[in-house]
Amino acid sequence: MGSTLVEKLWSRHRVADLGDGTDLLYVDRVLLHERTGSIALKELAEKGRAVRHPGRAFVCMDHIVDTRPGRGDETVMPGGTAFIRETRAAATAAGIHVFDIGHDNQGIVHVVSPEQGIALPGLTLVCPDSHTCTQGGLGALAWGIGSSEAAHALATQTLVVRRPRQMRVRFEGTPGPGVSPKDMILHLIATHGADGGAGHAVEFCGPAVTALPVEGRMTLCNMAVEFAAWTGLCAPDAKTIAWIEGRPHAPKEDAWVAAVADWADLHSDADAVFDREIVIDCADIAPYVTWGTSPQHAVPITGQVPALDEARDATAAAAWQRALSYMGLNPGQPLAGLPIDGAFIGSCTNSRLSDLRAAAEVLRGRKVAPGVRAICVPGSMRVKAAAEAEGLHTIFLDAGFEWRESGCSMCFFAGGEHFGQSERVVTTTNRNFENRQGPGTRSHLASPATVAASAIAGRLADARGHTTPAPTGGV
Ligand SMILES: CC(C)[C@H](C(=O)O)[C@@H](O)C(=O)O
Ligand code: SF4
Repeated sequence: MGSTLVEKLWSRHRVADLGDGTDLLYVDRVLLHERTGSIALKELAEKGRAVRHPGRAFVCMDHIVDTRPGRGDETVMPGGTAFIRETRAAATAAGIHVFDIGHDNQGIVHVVSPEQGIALPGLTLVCPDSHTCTQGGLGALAWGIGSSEAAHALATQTLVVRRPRQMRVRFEGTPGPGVSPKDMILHLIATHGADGGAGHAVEFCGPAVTALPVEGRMTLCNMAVEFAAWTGLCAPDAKTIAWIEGRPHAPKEDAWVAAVADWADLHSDADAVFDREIVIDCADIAPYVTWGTSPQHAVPITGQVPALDEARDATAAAAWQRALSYMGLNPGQPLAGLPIDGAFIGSCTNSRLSDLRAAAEVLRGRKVAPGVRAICVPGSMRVKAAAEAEGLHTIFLDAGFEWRESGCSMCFFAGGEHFGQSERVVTTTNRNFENRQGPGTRSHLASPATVAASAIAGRLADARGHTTPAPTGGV
């Protein structure tokens, strides 16, 4: 019997079978950020333990940092500066590299690690952050952990991990025009539930995944955790290799040749056995937008808020009711045409160069509707510089977008930056939970193109150019 990709990566890293369904795995890279990494570093210091391999750990300043131009260590979040300074001091003392504020390479950890060549096919990577799975898009086994586990990984370069079940999600066919990786993953979560991947490592595959650019695969994998999966990943291929070659931390010369030869085995064997398989026909996928407070509350942009009697049971109906009252919506209401107050392009889901290009294509020569606050936060300072080198910033600025420095920003109100009470925001982020982007803020998740088209229309809009119906009012 053949092996799945996850089984191959697992057996390459297994140090010991602990006999209770868990294994001790070797951890190749430990990534940290100032929000939770600070806690891990503090825990380590309190226990008097050293970082075993400082060269295999990396810190990114992203969650709390200010993203306004001209920023320093000051933060919108009260007390945030202390997180930044303590993390910097502890990391520097331990000899860990910091992608710091003011540096060309600063940015969101899940964007910076791949673009620096820190995440590579076949490696195990951990970070005290749930969206570490993003990096599975390169064929790495990358998963989110807690701060105490991060302290353990820093001290020992190993972790105890429960063996996940194996799932394959196969995207067949070709997505229609205007259907992006974000729409593919929202479709999966909407149709199979936000708990659909629980307990599983999910391999995304099939012709539509093979056809995706590497950055799009990262968008798919980013939201594996919103599907409750332990992680997500895609087998590396020639596109992955081309994308990685020459990046600062990627292997060089002979080591590069050896690495590429090694990566050739990083795919599921034809006779590999999965515990579960989901097959999706891409012809069924439209541009998606969420109407509620879970990523599974998603429908095509041409659709309506569902009727409560469409919920699978009374508990789900009650959750829908609560979500609708938070969102200020009614069952049956069309999504397209809903007036918006804000538009946000950013986050580890959709802030790479390809995402900014997709948005800019829609924005070129057009203006954000009056009254809409539109913000673009590139995923890293390198993404920002690359976008500026091709003039994308001019398109965003001319349209009326704010063009900011990199960080998590308004993906995550707990970092300080936020939208206003009851404001309706269309956003490329991955979580539409209550208060996620600000107190009472109503978040609609969508692709970069949908966010751009909506910013221009001043209401949720189909980027494919459908006419948007007049608004029908809210609760
Ligand atoms: C702060 C951090 C622990 C958190 C996460 O784990 O995902 C954040 O990045 C988020 O997206 O909610
Ligand atoms: S961009 Fe958002 S989802 Fe990603 S790591 Fe930062 S806070 Fe979490």
